[in-house]
Order: sequence, then structure tokens, then C-alpha cells
Amino acid sequence: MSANPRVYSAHHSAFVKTKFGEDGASTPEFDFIVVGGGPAGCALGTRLAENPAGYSVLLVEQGTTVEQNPELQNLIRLPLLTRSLHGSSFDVQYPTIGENQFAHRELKINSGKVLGGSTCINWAIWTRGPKDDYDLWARLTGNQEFSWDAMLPTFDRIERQTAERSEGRISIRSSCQSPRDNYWSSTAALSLEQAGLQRLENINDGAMLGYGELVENVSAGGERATANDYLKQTSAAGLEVWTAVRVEKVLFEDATEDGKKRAVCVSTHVGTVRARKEIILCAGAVQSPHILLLSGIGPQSQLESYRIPVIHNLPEVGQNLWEHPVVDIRFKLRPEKRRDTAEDLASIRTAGRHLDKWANEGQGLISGIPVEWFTFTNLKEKIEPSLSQDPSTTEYEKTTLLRTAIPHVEQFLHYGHGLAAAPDPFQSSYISMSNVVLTPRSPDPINPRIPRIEVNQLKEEVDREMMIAVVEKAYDVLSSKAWEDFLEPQEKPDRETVLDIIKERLTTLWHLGGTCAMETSYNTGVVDSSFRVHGVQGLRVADTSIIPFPISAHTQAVAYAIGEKAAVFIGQDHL
Ligand SMILES: Cc1cc2nc3c(=O)[nH]c(=O)nc-3n(C[C@H](O)[C@H](O)[C@H](O)COP(=O)(O)OP(=O)(O)OC[C@H]3O[C@@H](n4cnc5c(N)ncnc54)[C@H](O)[C@@H]3O)c2cc1C
Repeated sequence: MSANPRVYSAHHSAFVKTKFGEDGASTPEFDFIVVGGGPAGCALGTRLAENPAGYSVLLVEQGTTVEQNPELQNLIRLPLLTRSLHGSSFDVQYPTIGENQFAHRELKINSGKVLGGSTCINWAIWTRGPKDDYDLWARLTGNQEFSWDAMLPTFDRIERQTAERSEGRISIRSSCQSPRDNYWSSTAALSLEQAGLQRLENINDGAMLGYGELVENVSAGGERATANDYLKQTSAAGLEVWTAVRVEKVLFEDATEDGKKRAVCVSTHVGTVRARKEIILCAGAVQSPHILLLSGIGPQSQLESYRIPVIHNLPEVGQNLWEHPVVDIRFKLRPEKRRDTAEDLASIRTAGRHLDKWANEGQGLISGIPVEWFTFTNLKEKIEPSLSQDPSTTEYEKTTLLRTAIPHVEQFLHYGHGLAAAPDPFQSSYISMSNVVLTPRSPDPINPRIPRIEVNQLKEEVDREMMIAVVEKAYDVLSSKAWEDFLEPQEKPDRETVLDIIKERLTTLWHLGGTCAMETSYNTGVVDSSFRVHGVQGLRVADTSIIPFPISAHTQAVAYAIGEKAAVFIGQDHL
């Protein structure tokens, strides 16, 4: 890592001999403390330190740096190898609990525990999301900074697509910019046309209904871009990064004249650190609410039941977790047609050609994930009758779910077995589709002690309707004429069988949000429209936990954008 920022690790014994703030050891002070080094935290920490005011900023990350773990460092370079990072020391794997009345499945939800956060262990799919989501976000929160037009310059500050737009920090490219030379490309596109989908020029221009090609955060040389790229490219002198340091809670000073307590310190396992101006939690959608709860901010009765002294009663902390449920449908390639899928990498005999291409040209199957085409479909007409007739449907749900300009479901075609591990990589190759509900209604709460997530995936009828519709569509695509010569046919199952398949394969796409939701005209939320935590001073939350409703996008681009926006709002408040 470059000379700036300074990076210290608590794994080195010289870092702290005596706990800060104890036994006469002084308490370090910074203008700002940013908790969590994921995309939101790295973007925010870097931009705050680059503020002309010359702030001192401490970014605290519970995991190590990628460089401290050479074995995993190489795996991180290639998004294709992402699965091998799951369950590694860079992954938290949050356990889930609860009665999932639909699927009765326990999941382990992966989440990055390393400087760079989940951008080091994710699939490197880059979607900004639909214009309508941002315009609704702005309208409901009353802050025009979240409108699509105001988000565009923010995305430009994040993304580095071409030489002309060199301001951005994260390299992204579309699959046509990378000569992947996918053998299955035209067959796959034709099958989507035959299923009645319209081609999109660019999935990231705000109008998302149709099908279009993958955009990925991968450099021209074929390597994954992570949140660490913010840190590597800054020359801000005021940024200091502590890794392998876990923030346990936020400490408060007594009430000021307005009766609100002020957040002044974070308590960590290496001692107490003071923030002169503000503390910002960017610890992700599970840990940010967890830190708030441990600090005494959350539903009063829940805090009391855990004997946590109440700083401020905030009922929505840790509630309303949304995520994107996903189900894969796989079709086997006919044995004589096996080639150029992820299964090739299972054997040296078939992997060699792909390895050569990547090593010599930085291109080919290995230079990204074996996914190329995405579909986005609006299901308003399908879900409106059941939602409108259900007396428990709130006005907020009607406003967020019953829209015509957003996709409710997404699909992506894999040249290979899909998101789960290959069932029989030596014997068979597959073409598959991941089928995702982007706008689920079923919320999942977080339990405060150990962060455990109660997973309610597809508990609501409307979510099941959406999943059934998109899975049935996957059978149509994979049974279309375009694939006829290549795939072994499968009969389209009846509705009951589709439900059984969904129950068996249901998992998560790891896009978590909503647990410290921003206030809207319908909800008091946890933070205001500038990310300030209600009821206290000097404390904000800025990561995907603040997104007020499920957005129809993979969530890393918006996480970076939240970090960028927070830096602007904080800068304005401290002029
Ligand atoms: C397996 C997987 C695949 C995914 N695929 C994609 C994809 O292809 N495209 C996409 O757009 N999105 C994807 N996502 C989602 C995306 O990566 C996340 O939405 C995004 O990283 C969230 O950013 P964040 O900053 O809110 O939190 P995180 O990325 O979770 O970062 C939070 C950071 O805070 C640290 N932290 C937590 N608690 C503490 C504490 N107490 N003290 C100090 N540090 C702490 C964590 O270690 C972590 O580094 C995927 C996620 C996963 C897990």
C-alpha cells in the first residue's frame, strides 16, 4: 500500500502495548472516526481526508488487509474464484435463525471481514440501479441529492470507465469492452430475444427494463477492483487506517443544551479513541445496527431485555432488513456440446487453454465471472391484484412496490452451473440462470447480541409470486429454440414442482440493506436524510443499511455512492 494512508495493524504487537485510554496511556484523537473499511467506509474516509479543510480521519476495520494474507490475495484478484473465499478468514458468515415459514432453511450469509469489505469477496457485478429508485428515494426523504440526476455525478466520481473519465477510483468495464470471446454469447442473447426481451444498450443508464450485458468492476488487465483502490489512489495526509481492530460500541457524553447526548469515542479491543467532530458507522447492514444496539440506541424494550443501558429509544434499529432472494435453474449441456463453461476449470486438461488466455492477454473465461447477460422485468400487473386486496399492505409498500419503471425481478445467465458449487463438474457442464426477486416484501429483523438474522425469505405471498414467475421464465429461456441443439431438454414443471424447486434452492444474493433506514414521509427511520442518527449528536450511519426500501440493483455501486454522499454532507455541516 502507498505511503498515504498510514496503515497499522493490531496484529503487530508494537501497535499497542497498553490499551489506549488505560493505565496512563493517552486516548488518540481524530477529527472523524469511520468504522468499517467496506466500499462506503473507504469512499467516505478517503473523501473526508481529501477535504481541503485538512481533517484527520481514522478508518477502523475489524479485518486485516488483503496484503497481510498472501494466500488469499491471489484469489481476490479473480472474481471467478470468489467462491473459494467464502468461509475463509475474510468472510464473517452471519448465521441465520428463525422460522422461515416458507423454506425452513438456515443460511450462512457471507460478508467481507477485510479492508475492502465485501468488495473483496463479491462477484464484481456492477449495477447502478434504475432511475426511478433514486427519484423515489429523493421524493420520500425530501433530499434531492438522492435523485437520479444528482447521483450521476456521484457515480462519475466513483467509476473509471475510460481515459476521459479518469476521475473515478473503481475500474469498471462492460463485457463487450473485454474481449472475453464468450463462445455462448450469441446463442444466449438469441434465447433472450426469443423469450421476448428487448435489448438494452447499457444496463446502467437508468432505464433497466429488458436485457443487457454485464458491467463488472474489473480492470482492463482482468483484475478485480475493490474498495482498497480508493485508499491506494489517495495522497491525503490526514488518513490513518487501523486494521484488525474491532469497534465494540460508541461512547457518549452527557446531554448538550438540546437534551441530546453526543457521540465522542469508540470503544475497541485496543482501547478508546476519541472523535473531535463525528463518528460514522460504515460497518455494513448487519454490524452498523449491531453497534448501535450495543451502544444503547435501538428499541427500548429490546435493549432492556439485554440489560443494555438505553441512550436513545429508536424502534427501527435492526428492523426491516431486506435482501435479494435467488434461485438457480440449471440445464445440462449435451455431452458432445460441452465446452467453455465454468466446469472447464475443474480439470487441467480443459482449464489450460483458459489459463493461457488469461495469463497472456488478461482475457477470456477466467478474466471475470462466466456471466454475460442480465434481464430485468417489471411485474406490477402480476402483483397488483394480490397486494391491493391484502388489507395488511401499507401505503409505503404500495408506493415502493407498485411501480412500472423498475424491475421487480432479475435474471442472469451463467456459462456454467450458477451460484452454488458445481454438482458434478467432471461429468457435466451447464448453462444456468440465477433468478432474483429484487423487491421483496418480507423483512428480516436482526437479533442484537450476536448479530443473527431472522431470514423470512419469500414468506409473503407476493414474493413467492414474483419468484415463481421468474423461475418459470428461466425454463422458457433455457428451453428456447436457440438452445435446442445444445441443452438437454427439461419439461417445464407445474406450479407445485416449481415451488418445491424454489424451496430446495432458495438462497441469498448477499445484498443487504434497510436496518438503519433513512427517514421517509412514511417512516421515522433511524437516520435523517443526511445520515445523522436520530436523537443523538455527532453520530451518523452511512452504508447500505440506510437504504430505505429494496432497490433493484446489486448493492456495491450504491454503497460507494453513499460513502461519497456522506463526505459531501459532512463537509457541508462543518464549513
Ligand atoms: C458473496 C457476496 C457477493 C456479492 N456480490 C455482489 C456483486 O456482484 N455486485 C454487487 O453490487 N454487490 C455484491 N455484493 C454486495 C456488496 O458487496 C455489498 O452490498 C457492499 O459491499 C456493502 O458495502 P458496505 O460498505 O455497506 O458494507 P461491507 O462491504 O459489509 O463493509 C463493512 C466493513 O465493516 C467492517 N466491520 C464490521 N463491523 C465492524 C466493527 N465492529 N469494527 C470494525 N470494522 C467492522 C467489516 O469487516 C467490513 O469490512 C455481494 C456481497 C457478498 C457478501
